[in-house]
Amino acid sequence: MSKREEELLDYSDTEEAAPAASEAKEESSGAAANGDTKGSYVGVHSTSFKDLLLKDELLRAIGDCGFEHPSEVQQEAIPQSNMGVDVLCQAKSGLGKTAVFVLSTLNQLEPTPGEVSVVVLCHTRELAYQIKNEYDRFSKYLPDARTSVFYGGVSIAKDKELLKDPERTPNIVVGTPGRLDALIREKALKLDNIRTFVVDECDKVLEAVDMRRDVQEIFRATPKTKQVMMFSATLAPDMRAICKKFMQNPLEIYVDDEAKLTLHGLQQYYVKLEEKEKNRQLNNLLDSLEFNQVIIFVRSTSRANQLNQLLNECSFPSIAVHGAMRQDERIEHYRQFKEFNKRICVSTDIFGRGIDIERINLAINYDMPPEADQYLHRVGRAGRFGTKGLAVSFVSSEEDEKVLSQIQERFEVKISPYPEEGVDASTYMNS
Ligand SMILES: Nc1ncnc2c1ncn2[C@@H]1O[C@H](COP(=O)(O)OP(=O)(O)OP(=O)(O)O)[C@@H](O)[C@H]1O
Repeated sequence: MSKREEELLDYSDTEEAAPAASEAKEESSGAAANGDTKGSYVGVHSTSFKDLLLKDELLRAIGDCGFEHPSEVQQEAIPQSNMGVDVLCQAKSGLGKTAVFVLSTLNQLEPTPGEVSVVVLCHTRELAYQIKNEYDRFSKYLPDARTSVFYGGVSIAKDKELLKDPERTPNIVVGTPGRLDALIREKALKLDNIRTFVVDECDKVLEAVDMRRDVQEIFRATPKTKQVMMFSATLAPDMRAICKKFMQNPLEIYVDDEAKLTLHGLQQYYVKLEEKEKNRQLNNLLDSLEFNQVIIFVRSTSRANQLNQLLNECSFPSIAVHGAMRQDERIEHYRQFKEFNKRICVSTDIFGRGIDIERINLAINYDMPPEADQYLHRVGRAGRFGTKGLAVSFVSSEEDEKVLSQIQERFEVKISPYPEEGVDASTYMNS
């Protein structure tokens, strides 16, 4: 067994110290090292996608998507990723990390029928589904590049059938770790031709012991020589060290250090209240605020069901998404929300990360999350790609207050009490 493989077996060993943000920046790409980082998309218009040396077919698809300029993380990470090096990348929510790995893997892909060359792992089924759709969008003019998605909660027999059919075998596989590991164990999925191994929301994927174990198993089923890329908006130093155990001399790209991860276009407030006042307060907010789409986070599946029912009874047509629902229903609700057929969604943390719904401009923490990182991801569902948004969090316990102060300290952000006079819609609605 190689040293690298052994290291992956035991995470209780002392983690190597991760570089301080300043050092990491120096190790990073030229733009970052030269201090050319502005910490947001706004104003970074110097480069065009043509400068990123992408295949013509990709440039055409990018044009069809309406992307005019690459964001800062795309400018920094796409050229490096195209060279096949390992990449560990942290950049704010909603600034286009997905396109970094989708474009660079498609750019490097030389599709061989029947061979899987790229595997992408993420933590939720809906995110896997979303990433698969991104591959479809960008590979529109690459007819030989085929992507499939695999996740739990649906028939594994159908997955196996697809993988057996030479006409349908994918070149790119996107999935959640549990299902991919099961397909490998049952010898339905072969990863011996993998050239790039991607983990999106890597801190979340590698945080839970079970999921990390599945990732390790999948990693072991891939060849030793390959490119490894990992992405997240939050990468605490201990997590960086864990991620790096899967990599060789990775290029580390930290577009912003932790203190600057909050989104500039996002206004953030809290309301202190008693638990029993939450429903009335939510009703008032939904009545008084203008919004395109709103996501309301709660802490459990039962609370999601109850609140969803209550909202519908109060003539706020909402949908719920949580882990106790059937998988086909979860995906259907994701689609309804993404396609703007529904404007209000009550969710557990399933939609707390990665999910990209363009028109969400209001995020409400009906239940405060237990950790600062989770807060950052949740509120990042509003104000995507440099747009404006509003986040309101209900604070009803001492625990909630602690989390509120951790968020403010860690991310150097001021979260103010929700103003009595409300918030002027023009300050958070995109024109
Ligand atoms: N260069 C671009 N120009 C315009 N829109 C873009 C560009 N790049 C990405 N987008 C859009 O921005 C949105 C956010 O991108 P994406 O979901 O990749 O963000 P992210 O960095 O992965 O965020 P998170 O950390 O929340 O998962 C998407 O709707 C995407 O289509």
